[in-house]
Amino acid sequence: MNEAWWCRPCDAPDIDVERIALARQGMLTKPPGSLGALEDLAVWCAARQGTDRPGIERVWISVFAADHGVAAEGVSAFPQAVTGEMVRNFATGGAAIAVLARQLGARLDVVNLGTVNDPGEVPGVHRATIAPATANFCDAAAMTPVQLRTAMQAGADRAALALDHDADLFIGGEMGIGNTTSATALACALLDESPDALVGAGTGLDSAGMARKRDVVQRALDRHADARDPLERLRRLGGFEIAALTGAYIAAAQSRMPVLVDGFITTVAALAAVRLNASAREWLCFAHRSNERGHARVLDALQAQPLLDLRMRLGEASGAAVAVPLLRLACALHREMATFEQAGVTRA
Ligand SMILES: O=C(O)c1ccc[n+]([C@@H]2O[C@H](COP(=O)([O-])O)[C@@H](O)[C@H]2O)c1
Ligand SMILES: Cc1cc2nc[nH]c2cc1C
Repeated sequence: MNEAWWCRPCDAPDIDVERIALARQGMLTKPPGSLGALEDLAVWCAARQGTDRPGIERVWISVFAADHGVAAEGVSAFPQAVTGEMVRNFATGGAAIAVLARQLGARLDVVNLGTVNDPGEVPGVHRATIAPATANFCDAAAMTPVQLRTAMQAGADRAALALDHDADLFIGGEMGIGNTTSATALACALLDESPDALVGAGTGLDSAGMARKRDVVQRALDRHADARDPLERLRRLGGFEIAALTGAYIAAAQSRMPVLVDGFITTVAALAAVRLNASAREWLCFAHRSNERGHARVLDALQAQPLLDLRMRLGEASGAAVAVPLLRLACALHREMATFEQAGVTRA
């Protein structure tokens, strides 16, 4: 399995540029460290872009949509038909991520990997149907080995397209009713955590729904306890969109494209990516801490300090989109602020 494309190591960021960017931060007209996380962000971008004049102009957002067999267990506050309906809403411009992408001047790429309520050919939607939905992982593996590979490759293909468009930043988003159950089960398996610790409300379950969801995740973990490696766990417990994100993150990192990770489901996909290829971690920046209960634990496992906590829990790349202006501002400050010497300001 070691020759699989996703195992190919990613380059390290440029440590010489990182050193130069760090030194520049110390020369700009401000007390050292006073711009806090914005300083780290600028240095992070510089080291990945290989230049001390970093900038995030072209932003690429791929939203991957897919349905989940486990939705049949009654684990979402919303009906499964919403996944396909939202695919259309992404393309026609009414979804939150469509508004945010317009505001940012970002490219929004919508990928339908398989929805039970199939909107068919919709202008602006890339159709990459694998199946109408995954299998219910309480009874079977969510994906066949071929479906898993196809989904990971679909994600990698979108990262390649982003690179072809000279994207400075890759953002992945997801849409899939039931996918917090899938992401939670996968996170429990990868982190050896109990459902009690990670199960959250998703789209807004009440306490009875949460109890049912905990039971579903426990049954899935028991059913797939023999799956030990991350790829097999992703196949058994993941979803088409989660696997696509995993593939997209690794492929973006392999092509030296910085990645901004969104919320709970995308962070679990990032965890799977890092378990498959640890060198991808250096290319991932985490946008926000979602209100979904398990997110903080998964971020901790990745030693990730997210930029924002706005109590968002929407998904569809919205949290990452909201953080883009911070990256842009951090880079502009780094490029354009005067040094003490240039401005004739006395140092400490
Ligand atoms: O990104 C998050 O942190 C997040 C947290 C909770 C829910 N969501 C979104 O809600 C959907 C999944 O919720 P659920 O309850 O159907 O499992 C899916 O379309 C996600 O994009 C997203
Ligand atoms: C309406 C709706 C929009 C979403 N966007 C991402 N997940 C979602 C879930 C629902 C239910």
